[in-house]
Amino acid sequence: MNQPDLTLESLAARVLNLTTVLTTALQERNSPQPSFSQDAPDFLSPAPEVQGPRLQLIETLTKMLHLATGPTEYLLHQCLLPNADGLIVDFLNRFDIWHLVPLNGSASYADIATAIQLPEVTETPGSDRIIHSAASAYVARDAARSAFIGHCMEDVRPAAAVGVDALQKFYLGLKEHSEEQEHCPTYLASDRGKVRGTSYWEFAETYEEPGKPKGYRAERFALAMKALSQTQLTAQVLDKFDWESLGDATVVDVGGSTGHISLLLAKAHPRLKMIVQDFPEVETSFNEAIASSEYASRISFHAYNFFEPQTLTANAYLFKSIFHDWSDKYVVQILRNLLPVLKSGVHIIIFDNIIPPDHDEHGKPVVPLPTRRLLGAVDLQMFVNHNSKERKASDWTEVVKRADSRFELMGFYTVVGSPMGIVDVVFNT
Ligand SMILES: C[S@@+](CC[C@H](N)C(=O)[O-])C[C@H]1O[C@@H](n2cnc3c(N)ncnc32)[C@H](O)[C@@H]1O
Repeated sequence: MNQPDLTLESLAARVLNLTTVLTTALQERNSPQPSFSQDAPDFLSPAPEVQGPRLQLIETLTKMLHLATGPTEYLLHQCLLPNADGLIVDFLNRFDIWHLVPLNGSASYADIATAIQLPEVTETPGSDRIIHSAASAYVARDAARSAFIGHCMEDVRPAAAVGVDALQKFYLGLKEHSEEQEHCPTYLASDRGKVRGTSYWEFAETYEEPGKPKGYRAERFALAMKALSQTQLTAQVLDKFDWESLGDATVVDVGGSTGHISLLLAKAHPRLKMIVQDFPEVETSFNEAIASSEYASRISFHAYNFFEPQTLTANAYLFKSIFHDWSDKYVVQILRNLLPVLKSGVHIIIFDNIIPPDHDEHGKPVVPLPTRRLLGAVDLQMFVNHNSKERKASDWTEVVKRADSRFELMGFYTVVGSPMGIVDVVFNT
């Protein structure tokens, strides 16, 4: 589509304007301005007055970069840079370079080469000493962030590399999208020369490698989920549901991993009792994360496979980032497994990505480009790992109703700056 208003000059003017709006909004909240220094804020304020212009600024800068790059170089960059970027991030993370450079200090290339037992690269650009930037210091400060990188680089990247192979092998000639889990690229991916041939969950639990404990990938994944929930305005989205309206209530956090979402809820709502359900293997990590917390008496663990009928009665069942891992036919099974314990009025709270409509009725984009790109990437990651997808509001309605007509959709709640939202469903007999 020809867009004559998108010139370098008009975009630059918009960048200037948005920068002023953003920095003023931060000043008004006494929030620090973003910087490259290692003590820069990890996140900017969640206020919509900050997040709105921030996302528009990223969108405008992306378009400017695109224009300045030009079509020939753009395609060249698209082919070369993602491979190089992935390789570099994987290297930094696997060799834990984050901790070989001291915070508030520096390290030489020679120091690092000695520590990781690799030959030193002789041609180093600029200074031979390395210091942390805001981004690397952010990883060095919290193991969960490095776990998220490890999951993306070591679990997902080998599968993404055979994504088109999976399309050719499993999809050629099909008229409709397959709902089968075993048609995802993960089944074709290889690690250390061995083809996985199994679901992501089984692979993560059973994968073995010299020098690493069995199941380390599953433990790392749980930690990665914690890192993810530190972004995406998780607490703000969680707040969109009126938890106090449940009164003295029991909430089952189905597939709740090590309990980090239950912890947030227990902290914010003293009348809630949380029960985290997940695979039995997760219990040890759950205990490590929750047992020493002052809220431990209100958060317990219950080993449960959500492909079996639910046995716990509760006032609400929370599914946080569960259903986007499963295609519709499995979501229907998981929801139907609640039926034996559901009474009228019980809430099923789905906390997941909600893909917004791309355009309004006038064809104007309604969602900032960075959010659309992120959702597109997560959607592809779900295909790669599980042959599942991210869902629009209409997809959520369809799959919930397909499970049982007594499930009533009460509302969709989102916040500016997060791709996630809450789908509130009530069981009505
Ligand atoms: C994407 S993670 C989400 C974890 C957590 N709710 C969060 O938002 O951080 C999916 C979780 O579902 C769990 N899970 C996968 N299959 C399961 C099953 N059949 N029964 C119970 N839990 C399962 C995994 O162990 C994992 O903790």
